[in-house]
Amino acid sequence: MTEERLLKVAVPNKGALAEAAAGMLRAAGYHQRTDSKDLTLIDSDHNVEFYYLRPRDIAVYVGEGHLDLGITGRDMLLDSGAQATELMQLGFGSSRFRFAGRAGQGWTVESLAGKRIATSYPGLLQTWLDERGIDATLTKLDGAVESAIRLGVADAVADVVETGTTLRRAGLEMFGDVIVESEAVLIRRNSGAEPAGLDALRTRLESVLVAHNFLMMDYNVEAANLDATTALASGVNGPTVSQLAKEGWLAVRVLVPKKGAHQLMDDLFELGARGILLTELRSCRL
Ligand SMILES: Nc1ncnc2c1ncn2[C@@H]1O[C@H](COP(=O)(O)OP(=O)(O)OP(=O)(O)O)[C@@H](O)[C@H]1O
Ligand SMILES: O=P(O)(O)OC[C@H]1O[C@H](OP(=O)(O)OP(=O)(O)O)[C@H](O)[C@@H]1O
Ligand SMILES: [Mg+2]
Repeated sequence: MTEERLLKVAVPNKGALAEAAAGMLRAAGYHQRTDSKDLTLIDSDHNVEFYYLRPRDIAVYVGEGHLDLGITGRDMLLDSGAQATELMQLGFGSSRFRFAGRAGQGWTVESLAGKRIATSYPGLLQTWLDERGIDATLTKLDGAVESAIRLGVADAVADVVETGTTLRRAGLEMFGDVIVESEAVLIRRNSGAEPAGLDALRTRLESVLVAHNFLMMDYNVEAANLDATTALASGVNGPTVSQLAKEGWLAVRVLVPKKGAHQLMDDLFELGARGILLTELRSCRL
């Protein structure tokens, strides 16, 4: 019997993406490490080997073909210049890569010409500046970039912003358009055959996203009001409608988007629906 090849998948080992990435894989039914010092884990039930690596390095391993797939941030993929491409957005780790300078100084992108910009993403930033013909000096820092201006090594910074708290605490304000809208993405190498097992993994991850974004809704309604209520929410393949013991009443089950679900409950109640219940989904295949 020939041994089946393992699909090699890189997962962030620490930082902003690590917990959510492992959580998503777990929710998709894959085994994940339980000890944060483990560097790899073989899920023999699914023929997948997970490698726990720095998110910044993941695009490099995947781009060079040493690993089949990886989870990293779009900003890190772009910064690496690796020969890797996005397969799907994973719905977590969203951030914006932006310029910031001392508050109240009226910074503009044009005024960056001839200035020093500190960043942990020099590859991404240099490409962006080159495309716009802006000549600035980049200072590469590993992290805590927001301190670079106060400490005198830069005039402006380009860094990851989520809530903006870190920037504000450093007395900085954002300027210019968003350089990159980032989030966690699944990546593979640009060239070469599609790795065996990719489709199964992608389907499972998509199922986790659907389960996260939808809710199961149940309610009871008089038969006369059924068309009006199901016109508001008709589910994926049409509503499941069954008879209630109470004469003239029906039970309805539909999948509904999480967003707007409470407004929908109010609207259905107005139309005569009663006993409206929302239930979380654990997983699904649509
Ligand atoms: N506060 C945050 N909120 C959301 N996403 C973030 C945040 N900080 C970083 N990210 C995103 O997570 C990804 C990995 O960044 P992370 O900060 O984990 O790596 P790092 O800066 O190399 O490591 P560390 O900060 O642990 O030294 C990037 O895509 C980045 O945009
Ligand atoms: O807008 P906020 O919600 O404040 O989040 C943004 C901060 O989070 C990240 O820092 P991290 O903890 O990864 O440290 P680092 O700068 O050393 O990478 C990022 O580099 C920003 O500094
Ligand atoms: Mg960081």
